[in-house]
Amino acid sequence: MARAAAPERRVLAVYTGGTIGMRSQQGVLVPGGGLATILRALPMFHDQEHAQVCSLPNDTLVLPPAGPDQRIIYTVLECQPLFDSSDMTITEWVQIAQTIERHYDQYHGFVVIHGTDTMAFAASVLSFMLENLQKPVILTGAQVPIHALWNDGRENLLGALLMAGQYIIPEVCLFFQNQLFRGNRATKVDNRRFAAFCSPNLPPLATVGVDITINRELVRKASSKDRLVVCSRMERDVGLLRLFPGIPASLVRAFLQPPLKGVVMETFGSGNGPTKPDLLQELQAAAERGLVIVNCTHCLQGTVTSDYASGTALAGAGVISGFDMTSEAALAKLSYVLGQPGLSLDDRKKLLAQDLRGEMTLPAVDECWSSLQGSTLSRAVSWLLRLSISQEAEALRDALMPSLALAAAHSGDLEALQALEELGSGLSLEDPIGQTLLRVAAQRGHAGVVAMLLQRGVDVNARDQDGPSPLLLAVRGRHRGVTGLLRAAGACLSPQELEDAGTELCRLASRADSEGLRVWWQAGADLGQPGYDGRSALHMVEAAGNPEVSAVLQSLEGGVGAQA
Ligand SMILES: NC(=O)C[C@H](N)C(=O)O
Repeated sequence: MARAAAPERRVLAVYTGGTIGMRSQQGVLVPGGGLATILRALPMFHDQEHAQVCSLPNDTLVLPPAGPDQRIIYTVLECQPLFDSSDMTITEWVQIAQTIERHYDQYHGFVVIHGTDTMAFAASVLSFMLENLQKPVILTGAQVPIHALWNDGRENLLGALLMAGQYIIPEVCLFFQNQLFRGNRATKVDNRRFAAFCSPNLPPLATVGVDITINRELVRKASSKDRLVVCSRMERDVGLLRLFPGIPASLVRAFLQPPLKGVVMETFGSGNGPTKPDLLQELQAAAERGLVIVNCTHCLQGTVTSDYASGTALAGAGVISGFDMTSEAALAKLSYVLGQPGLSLDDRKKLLAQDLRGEMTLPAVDECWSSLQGSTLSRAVSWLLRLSISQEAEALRDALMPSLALAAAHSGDLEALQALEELGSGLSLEDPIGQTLLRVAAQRGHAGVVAMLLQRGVDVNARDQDGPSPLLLAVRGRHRGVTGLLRAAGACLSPQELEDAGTELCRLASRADSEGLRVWWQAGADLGQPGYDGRSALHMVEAAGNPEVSAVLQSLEGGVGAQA
């Protein structure tokens, strides 16, 4: 994103409304028109003399010189009607994207002047809608109207115009209080201070002080030279559900009803949620009928992990990790992915797991594997198949195959794994951090891959020194099919895993989670194993007197002989 060299840079500013141009009417702020007229009267926004010398048309403004011999010439396009951004919807954002598309060739950069209340949503949606973007699109606005004596609108708008005019940053960004954020990483955090936005999980792309500092390694490269495409087919039946302690399953059920097709679920801490079985059942039932549920933490900063059983229980119920995405970005991505025509549910889930526009940070391991999915993985494998036989080619093939095989196990791509096997890939390989194909596939619940590996005689109990066994990984994810396959092939929980299970079983029993107990039982856990306080799941169920779970436990205990 070099600084642009041309002496004259043209910027289109699309004015959609927001506080920046608002007027007070009967004591309240309402959107106000005529922004270009206000700017024309402010010398920092318009060099009248230069405009006359160059005979610029009436609707065109020119900034004072931005650098030696550099001028930013801009036009303000005022939308009709103007909005308080609380009223903006996908319809208006599609119109903004189409406006940019119509004027794409005439301008070097674009500024979208928008209300701050939903600016992070707008920036996120635009980042997905504008495909093959090669020019900057920068959203900005203000906390105080630009015509007030003391305001932030002037600095914000001037900064956005300078950024859009001077730099080749091919991204949808948000400029506020001297910071340029990636649009789909920003969120509004304050409604009084001028520093209204932050980007909790990604540093700013640029900061403006005495100098402008561009964080070059963060700025995305234009993904292709193809023409800009506006993806206006965004799914509107998506929603946002914030969990709270004790949320009733009935409320979740009511929320997840059709026509809803996708939901971003804001969870606690590292992506954890209540493990009440009735709630997990509602989520699982919804996921099974095709509703896509993305897990985002309600914390401002941090990512969804699989550190806690209460998080893996959600994953086991079919909830997809949104890692460190903001809820705004996750909702926009869901709307974009579900709006794409002709994709299977599986394809959509794979797209959601990928970083499409710099909106999320994948854990290092997932980043490598998820970028190697679907057609990319197939292409890599068929390229290996076509390599002509030479010593170098063989060495290259041997070096690449383990990563490709792990990527195939991670995404459940049986075909790719079979092709790699034909090429001579070992199926018992282990990467430097102790990952094996079986562990990866078991954790993600890919029964087809697990079955294939077991058929080929992979050691069912192979684990690294302190890592969990494949069986424990399957149990934590509540993958009953995979658990059954592993058990049938002779998998056992280690003595330590069996001992540690006591506390987890007690927790499940205290919540009457018969599904959770069932999968542990299926894995060979002893329901009489004491937890940390000496009590077992059986004691707890007896004490609680829950007849339903007692019946399940009795039926399981009755079948203990048959489980192994
Ligand atoms: N500061 C602002 O722009 C807030 C205004 N309510 C809006 O979002 O349009």
